[in-house]
Amino acid sequence: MKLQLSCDLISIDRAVKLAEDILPFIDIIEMGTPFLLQNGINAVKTFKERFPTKLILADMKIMDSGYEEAKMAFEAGADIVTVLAVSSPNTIRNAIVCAKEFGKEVMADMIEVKNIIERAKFLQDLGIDYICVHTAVDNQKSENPLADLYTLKQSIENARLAVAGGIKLENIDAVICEKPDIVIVGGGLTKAPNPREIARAMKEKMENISRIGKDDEICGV
Ligand SMILES: O=C([C@H](O)CO)[C@H](O)[C@H](O)COP(=O)(O)O
Repeated sequence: MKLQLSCDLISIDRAVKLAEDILPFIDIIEMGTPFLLQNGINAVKTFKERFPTKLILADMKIMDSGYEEAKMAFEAGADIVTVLAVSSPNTIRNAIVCAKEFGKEVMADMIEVKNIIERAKFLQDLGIDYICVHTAVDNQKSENPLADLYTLKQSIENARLAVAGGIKLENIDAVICEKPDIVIVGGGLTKAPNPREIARAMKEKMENISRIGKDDEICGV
């Protein structure tokens, strides 16, 4: 189970310092959508050069021009690019074609997808690498991604599963008990007063669950 730091509403300097601070506990560094809008695609290059051993994800949330936009991210050094799962099949297919040419990967963001089982099957048939269940920032006061995570955990066969949306140390137990492949944390780390301790505790929990299994007391089974 991988821990992904998502850098969204944070300056480049703070994001670099934060990533350095919590580096042993994270596996993937995400350049979030607002971060890319603020800093441009070259931010990906900056992070890949500074953290060559980590996977870099560019949260482009591609919705059109699948090939061209994915290419921008891969040329800048991204290992994974995101496409919106609600996009047209051609857009998703073109992003995947581009990723294959670069030897890189595509994550589909399920934000606002209504029939997640049907869409997930379709995405897997297209050859998607990751499917991410995601509660939008704007909906996090009343929603969370747990039910979708549970549903897709039972049905996904040919893609890895990621989860995002308001995950913090206080609510991470229920998330990791479903054993997703990637847990994405933004504000839970970027806004924490003690991110190193939080990241360490998150990673410890994730490693315990991976080792012990769901019948651990954390999962209340
Ligand atoms: O993808 C994200 C969101 O759409 C803003 O771009 C965030 O990176 C993702 O939701 C994780 O952030 P938190 O919800 O703050 O954990």
